[in-house]
Amino acid sequence: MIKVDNVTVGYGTTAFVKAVDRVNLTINDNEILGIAGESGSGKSTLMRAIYGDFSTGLRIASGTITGRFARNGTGAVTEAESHDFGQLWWDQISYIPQGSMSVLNPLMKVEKQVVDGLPKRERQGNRAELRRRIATFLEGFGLEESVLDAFPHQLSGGMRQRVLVAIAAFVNPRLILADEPTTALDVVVQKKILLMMVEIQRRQRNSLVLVSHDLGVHYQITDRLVVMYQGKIVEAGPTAGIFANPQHEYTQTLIASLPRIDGTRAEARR
Ligand SMILES: Nc1ncnc2c1ncn2[C@@H]1O[C@H](COP(=O)(O)OP(=O)(O)OP(=O)(O)O)[C@@H](O)[C@H]1O
Repeated sequence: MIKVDNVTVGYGTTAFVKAVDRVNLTINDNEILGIAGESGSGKSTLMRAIYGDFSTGLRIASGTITGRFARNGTGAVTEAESHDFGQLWWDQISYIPQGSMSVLNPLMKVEKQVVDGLPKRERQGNRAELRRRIATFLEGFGLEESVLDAFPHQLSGGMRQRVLVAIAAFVNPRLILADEPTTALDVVVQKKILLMMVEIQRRQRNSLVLVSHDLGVHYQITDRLVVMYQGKIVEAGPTAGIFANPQHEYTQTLIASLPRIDGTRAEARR
């Protein structure tokens, strides 16, 4: 559904700094795709390019990113190129950025932030009914309705992150991009968030792309994995296959450096 075709991405116009180098990638419908790699390898840049967010000075120097989004149940299909993806944000494509505290407005209650982020058609109806629907959705993931009345600082980091995940999924987008959604959270909270994302993906049968430098996270929930190194994809394939038999030296080092592989993959994944 998303095709990244020989794409080079970087920053700046006069002095172009290359961050992603001739990458080819397909994101299939109904899968969890992981993007791994060390800091600075280009993971976030690739995600922003796929999201179509050019606000940071990001520029696609060559290649194309195209998407085909089929709305569940209706049969409606939207085809677009990444420069036009902005029109599809929240509706078809949603993005969970790094750092929940910096994303949520500290001066605004959660409910208003959720509502403001929704597509216009969702905001047009009865407000109380919309709140009820949002509350029901949150409750489906163990979050109480009262979080809607809280300011972000009144929630724990894990709660805020779960709220962000729920907001991203509320309108049933076809593609959810999550950039380091569990970094800086303890392992128990991390696990809850990963399970929540798997649950959402199972229910909505959409595509989830998860960026993490933590291979343990990929092992637990991704179907397929790409490993980036210095702006290039150096390894790609089914996650279980890569862990069983990593081909690239960098991937071998990463896997060997894991303290131990958490044995919860089967439980977390289908
Ligand atoms: N807004 C920006 N302007 C200029 N250069 C940038 C910008 N954002 C990232 N870069 C550069 O692009 C390269 C790739 O960075 P990117 O953030 O995509 O890597 P990453 O793998 O996501 O790293 P991390 O895990 O640390 O977020 C780095 O050399 C970085 O310095």
